[in-house]
Parts: sequence; structure tokens; C-alpha cells
Amino acid sequence: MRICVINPNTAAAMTEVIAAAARSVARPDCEIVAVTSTMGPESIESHYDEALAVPGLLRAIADNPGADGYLVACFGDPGLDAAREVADAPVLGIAEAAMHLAAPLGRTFSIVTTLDRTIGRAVDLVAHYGFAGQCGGVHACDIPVLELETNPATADILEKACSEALRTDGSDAIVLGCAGMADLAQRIGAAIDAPVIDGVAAGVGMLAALAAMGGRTGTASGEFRAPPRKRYSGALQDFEIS
Ligand SMILES: O=C(O)C[C@H]1NC(=O)NC1=O
Repeated sequence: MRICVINPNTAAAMTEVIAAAARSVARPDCEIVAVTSTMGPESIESHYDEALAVPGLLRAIADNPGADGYLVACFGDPGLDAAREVADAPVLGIAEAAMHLAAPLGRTFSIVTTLDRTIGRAVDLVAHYGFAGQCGGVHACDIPVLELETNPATADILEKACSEALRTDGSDAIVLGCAGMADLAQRIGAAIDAPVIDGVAAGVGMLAALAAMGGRTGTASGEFRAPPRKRYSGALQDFEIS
């Protein structure tokens, strides 16, 4: 089994964090291929960044054919539907996966993301995935994405934000709102004595289960079948990937 985990920003150091989290839960027979986008923003912290991250994500999928599943390792789940039209195997986003695995762990979960400007996107995804009744709230820890790895106080700040979120919302579990937080899930879970779900690990587990069940998208008649062929111009003139 092979699962392709794609960091849609261009920060290779963050991809290493993501890869380690993915491999920490992967089955022995599951190879994790970790990919860093080759074009687009160095981090994704706005709608603008999300939009500009999608071509690199789609290119990464097209350049890694034949995986049994693909994981979009960015909490905004950028380009998820387009990725499903291009991929030849199931595609999950880490926000989607984290919410699905947090739901059975209590009555409600809280999300702790990076900058407060990304809260709205997370709220939209909660509604989109059908968890509006189970998400007690979305909060920001106010650490920029690329500072998660460089700020020595990240773990303490995030632990405090998660503890505050549980108390404020009365929630039972935490969803970490950034792929760059993946290495802190277990430490924070122990510190606040509550389940803390990282979407990278959640996504790898769900994709492995889907692969074992023969799950697939992109059926000949389904919405996520290959897109119609057409010309693209300008910077996308040679962006032929399907
Ligand atoms: O939306 C966010 O703040 C987190 C999101 N941005 C990013 O570059 N990787 C992520 O997981």
C-alpha cells in the first residue's frame, strides 16, 4: 500500500514534520510518500494563499500516480474537490479527516488553528463536512504557520490555547488546525488530559482503511470523474495534468 501525503505549501521543513506524523501511524505494509509542493506560497494563511496553492497541489498529485490514497496536508483542505478529479485514488483533506476522527471521542470538539484570520475557513469546513452540531468552537493560537517550528514557546502557547478552548467551549476533544502542529498532538493530549487529533495521522489511518476496502473516487459517471479537456492560457498554458 502507498499513501501520498502532500504539503501544498513550499516549506520543505514542514513536510518533514508532516512525514514523521504520517509514518508514526502508518501500517508496516504502508509506504508513505511525502511531497512538498514545487510552486505557490511558502505557507497558507489566507484565501489568497489557498487559491495559489492549488496548482502546486494538483501538479504533485499528477507527478505521483498510482498511490492508493492522497492526503492534502493543509488544514484549509485547499483544492480538495479538484484533487479528486485528478487523482486515481481516494483523496482526503486533513481538516476533513480530523473532524471525522474527533467526532466519536466526545459530544463536541474544539478546533485550534494558527492565525485568527483562518478561523472563518475552519468554520466553513465544519459546516461543509456536516459537523456544525459537534464543533464547540474554533480558536486561534496566533502563531504564524512557519513560526510553529521556530518559536521555542510554540508548545506552551498551543497547550494553553487548547486548554482554554476546552474550558470555553465545554468540549471533549481538540482538533489541531494546522499540519505543522502534527508533532505536538501527543504531548498536548497528555498535558491537557484530553484527546488531541492531528489531521495528518487521522488522514493516513482513514486512507489506509479506504484502500483496504477498495474505496475509490472518480468513477466514470461520478462528479469527480476526470475534467473535460480544454485549452488553458497564460501561466497555466502548459499545465496539462489530466
Ligand atoms: O490554515 C492554516 O493556518 C494551516 C495551514 N496552512 C499551511 O500552510 N498549512 C496548514 O495546515
